[in-house]
Amino acid sequence: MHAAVLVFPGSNCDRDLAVAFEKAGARVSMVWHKDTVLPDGIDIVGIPGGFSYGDYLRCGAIAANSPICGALRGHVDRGGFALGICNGFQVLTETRLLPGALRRNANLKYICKPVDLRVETADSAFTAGYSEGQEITVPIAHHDGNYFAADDTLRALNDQDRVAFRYVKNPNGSVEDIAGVLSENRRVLGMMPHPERMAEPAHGGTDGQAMFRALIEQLATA
Ligand SMILES: NC(=O)CC[C@H](N)C(=O)O
Repeated sequence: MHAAVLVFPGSNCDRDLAVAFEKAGARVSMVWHKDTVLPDGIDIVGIPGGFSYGDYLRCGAIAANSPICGALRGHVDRGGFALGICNGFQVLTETRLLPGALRRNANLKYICKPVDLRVETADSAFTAGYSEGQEITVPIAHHDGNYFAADDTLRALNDQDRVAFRYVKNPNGSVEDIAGVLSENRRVLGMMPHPERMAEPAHGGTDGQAMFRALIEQLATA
């Protein structure tokens, strides 16, 4: 399995994401934001957390218009997999590859702490290593994690079983406690919490590891 991890000026979780993929058994290529193509044979694109372009304008808005995001869009349009974490989720909403938007946290503060998530669906390559209803602990670190979507979008997300994770105790004001959502074809996941920061014992927990292991397993057969 070959993963690409995009790197923007201001990304700070790119190495963590690459290591999480590698430790699960993937080969990883780091891809700079100015590149216009992805390496051949990429199975999944990881869009990491951080502060792309300094979080100017709106988080993820400038990154969404960078050269590499044209290639990301082509990859997703061809049915390719993508995983956006935190700033990566913001990029995925700004590119409209996922619905909704991430607004300033309800308390207007940057929040950095472990949170409990409920796995809402095991029906995706990302969540197949969990069971529905399972609670996992994964850290958040954001100031713009307050997920919002219009009523018709929320209805579609719920009806199509596309809410991947909900917060057990909502930290940021996200509508319906939503922490992560899937695309219609279930091949794109965006989530504010950081599974790559809870992926080995030295992190203080390993609840994120199952996501990377499941991806390697599922994509080998996709
Ligand atoms: N850790 C991150 O990716 C931060 C995301 C974004 N810069 C925010 O603070 O909301």
